Amino acid sequence: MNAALIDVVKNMPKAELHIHIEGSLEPELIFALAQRNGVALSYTSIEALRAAYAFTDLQSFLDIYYAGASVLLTEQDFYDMTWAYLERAHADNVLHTELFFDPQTHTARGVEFGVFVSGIQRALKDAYTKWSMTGGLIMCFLRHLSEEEAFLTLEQALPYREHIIGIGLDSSERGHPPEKFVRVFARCKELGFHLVAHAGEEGPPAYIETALDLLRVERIDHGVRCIEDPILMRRLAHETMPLTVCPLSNIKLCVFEKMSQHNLLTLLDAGLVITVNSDDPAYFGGYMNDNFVAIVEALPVQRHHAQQLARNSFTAAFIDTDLKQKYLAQVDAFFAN
Ligand SMILES: Nc1ncnc2[nH]cnc12
Ligand SMILES: [Zn+2]
Repeated sequence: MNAALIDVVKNMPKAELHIHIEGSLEPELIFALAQRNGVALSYTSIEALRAAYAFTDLQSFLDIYYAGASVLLTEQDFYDMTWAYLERAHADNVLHTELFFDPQTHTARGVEFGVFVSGIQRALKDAYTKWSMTGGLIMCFLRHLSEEEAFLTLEQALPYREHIIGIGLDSSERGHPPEKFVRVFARCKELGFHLVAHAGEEGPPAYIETALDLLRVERIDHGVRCIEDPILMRRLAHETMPLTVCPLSNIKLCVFEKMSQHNLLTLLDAGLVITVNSDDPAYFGGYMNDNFVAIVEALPVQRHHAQQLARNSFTAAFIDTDLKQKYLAQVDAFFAN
């Protein structure tokens, strides 16, 4: 075990670009909120809930993840969930974070758009005041629902657009290709949102291509199956298209059998803009630094890889040039010592 490198990856400044805020809901908070709101859960204890986190694929996780989110009802619930994540991120030296949220999971239960945007946004504002941590919100459409429902969600979001930096696409990937959402993504682009999409997590490399060509995304979330298509891999490197990779998630959801088989270092060495992220940390066994420690322990990561991963996280962030330069200088100063 490389103790010195583990210290480096823990302490280096970093950004997180792939975190579903509903996936940061820890079992303890699920139970506390269920009690606060009088919501019935189908698990009798925190331990029983945690024991159910034995996933076989993406769908087996999503079923539990959507059930967990059902305890979120009030603005304060969303604040508490987001604040708990931000405290963990701050402890992991995350200086900037871009949070995914799934509005349809909440509006379908009668929770109003303003309730969750306000709770999440208030926590981000407090993190900025307290630690100068910067952040933004990326609204995801659920791809197992229709494009018409995505359009409706976009309409509901427009009064809050100053709080939303980008649009994403998540949920069940197989059978729901990017082409299902071409029109709504085109509209989001016209409206000036940044665009990202989950692709090539469980779905084939062709979904990565259509996310690029038809949705015109600026980052690919996951994207690890690009390795099956060498031409696509070269394209991603050539276009400096960031991939927000989530190592612990990929193991928990059986994308790779074990961490020593993960391809992120191969992709990084091939020149792709790889970043490391936690995805749904409460469900997958760890936050940012847990992900970095896991890859250092299982893969031949070297110090220059760590620096590249830290730099990539800021290069790929949706922030203005001055802030980007400031953060990149902090990374380089950290590695100069
Ligand atoms: N890893 C993941 N893939 C797709 N949709 C998600 N929603 C939350 N986590 C997800
Ligand atoms: Zn994700």
